[in-house]
Amino acid sequence: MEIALIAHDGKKAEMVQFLNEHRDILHQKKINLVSTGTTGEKVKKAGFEVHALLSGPMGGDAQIAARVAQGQCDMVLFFRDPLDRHPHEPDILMLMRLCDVHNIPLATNPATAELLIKAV
Ligand SMILES: O=C(CO)COP(=O)(O)O
Repeated sequence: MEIALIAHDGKKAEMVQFLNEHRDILHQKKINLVSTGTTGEKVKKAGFEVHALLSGPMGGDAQIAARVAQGQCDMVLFFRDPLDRHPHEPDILMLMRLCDVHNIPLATNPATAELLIKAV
């Protein structure tokens, strides 16, 4: 199973905390992690194996959207920062749209991610 991880800058610490709290599930269920670039760097530093793609504003969200469209990605954990502006907003909307098109579970905050990860 592949889970995509994306966190805006103001939410990266929460992403690392979330992963640390669910390290056992991720390990036991043999989950493959992919991420956008900078999120991936933080996740790697926390000791997780992750396939980091491009940074979000450089096309990372679009790469994850493509994985969703191609059936490679089974779940998206996208900790968005609703209080910040993002130059690549069209890519963000595309990713969320494609999750809905392909019926892929998408969590946009830690509380929802908690519910999803417990269902894995
Ligand atoms: O911008 C992002 C999501 O829209 C996240 O990208 P980074 O992980 O490269 O910061």
